[in-house]
Formats: sequence, C-alpha cells, structure tokens
Amino acid sequence: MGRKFFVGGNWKCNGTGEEVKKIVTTLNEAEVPSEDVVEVVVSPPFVFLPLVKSLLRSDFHVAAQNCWVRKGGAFTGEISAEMLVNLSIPWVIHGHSERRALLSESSEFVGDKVAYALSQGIKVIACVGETLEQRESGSTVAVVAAQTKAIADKVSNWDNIVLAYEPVWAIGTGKVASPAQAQEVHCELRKWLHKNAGAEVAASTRIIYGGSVNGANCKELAAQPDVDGFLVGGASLKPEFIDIIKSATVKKND
Ligand SMILES: O=C(CO)COP(=O)(O)O
Repeated sequence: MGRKFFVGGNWKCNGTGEEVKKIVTTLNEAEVPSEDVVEVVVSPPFVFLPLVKSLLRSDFHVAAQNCWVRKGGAFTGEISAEMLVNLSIPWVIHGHSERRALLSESSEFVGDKVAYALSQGIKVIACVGETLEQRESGSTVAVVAAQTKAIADKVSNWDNIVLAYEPVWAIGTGKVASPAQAQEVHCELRKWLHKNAGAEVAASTRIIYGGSVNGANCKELAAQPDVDGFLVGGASLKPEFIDIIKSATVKKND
C-alpha cells in the first residue's frame, strides 16, 4: 500500500524575489528525512516558479498554484498546463477554497481542471473542504463528498492525485481542526473513495490536511491513521516548515 507522507507548502500570493530566495536557502540547508519517507512540494507564485525550480534542492519539488482548464490559447491572464510541462513543473494545486470562493470556481470546473492537468502528465493536489456554516449545519461529509465526486466524475486514474482536506474555517485563521476532526473527515473521504473508486484507490490515495498547520500541532495530526501529510499555507513561508516536514517520522515509527 505504502502511502508516502506528503508535505506541500502553498506560498499563495506572497513573496518578493529576495524573500523567495531566502526561503529556498532555508529549505536547502535543512536536514530532513529522505525522499523515501516524505515527499516535499512547494508552490510559489507563477512568476517565481523558474527561479525556485532552478535553486531548490533536487529532493524537493515544485507545484503551480493553478493552470487553465484546457489547452492554452486566447485566455488572457491564464497559464496553461502545456507551459508547466514545458518548464518541467510536475505538480499543480486545483480546487483551493480561495479560488472556489473568490474566483467562483465551481466543483465541475475544478473537476475539468484536474482532469486536463492529469491528461498532460501533471500531478494534482486537489483540495476540498467545508465552510463553517456547512460544518455547523452538519453537512461536512456531504460537501466534501460532492466536491470529490465532481473530480471522480472526470477522472478514472487516481495515481497522480493527492486529495487535500482543507476546512475553510481553518485556513489562515489559526483555528486548526483537532486531530479527531481531521481524522473523521479523512476516514469518510477514504470510505467514499472505497465505495466509488475502488479499494485500491482508497488504500493508496494520499489524503492530506490543510488549515493552520504549524510546527506545534503537526505531530499530533500526523499521528492520525488517515492523515497522510499536510498542505501548509502561512507556516510554509517560515523555518517551522522544516519541523512540519520532519513530522513524517511519526508515521515511520508506528
Ligand atoms: O490554504 C492552506 C494551504 O493551501 C492553509 O493555509 P494556512 O496554513 O495559512 O491556514
């Protein structure tokens, strides 16, 4: 089965060239578990992708934060999957709640984007997650299942997808999901995959958690059986990202 621990750093719309170089230097100098134990992927803004790719240690990888839903062309302001391939960018993030909420990306659109990126050979970190209102009304599982279904409807092979559970109320708020809350939703997502995509997909797909993960709370979250890693926002810009990468060893020891 072997779900390798996955730690993604989503830098969002942050950083100057100088700041980016500083973060990369910190990452390059860090002593972390080997690539056999943890897969590390950082996602700078588009304009810094070539710079980060050229400077970053070879055991860490880069992701774009978005790409266009179909082949490139007359789509002002967009970046195509073909361009990412051209730059040898192996990963892309799709379905982030900030894009769903602020740019009105529907679940169907996200499904199409995931499918197109995969068709071009790009691996996808696909995000799902409920709002506070949805959680309080008891519809968390229904919401994340519907978002996952919109992806599953367009995709038959899950080998190159990492599913990120990111409750909207935990993103950038400092309000982290408790380990039990994260485990519960991850377990439900795995059950959903089992029922709808098969036992093998459920057993092998990594389901990572995102939302106010930091150096202090990562170990307890990582210890949950269905938490296969993290997608980190704010803390991925700071040296504590190294501690989060190291939390992969929690899995190694059990
Ligand atoms: O949105 C996130 C990662 O994609 C999480 O952001 P924070 O870690 O800043 O809460």
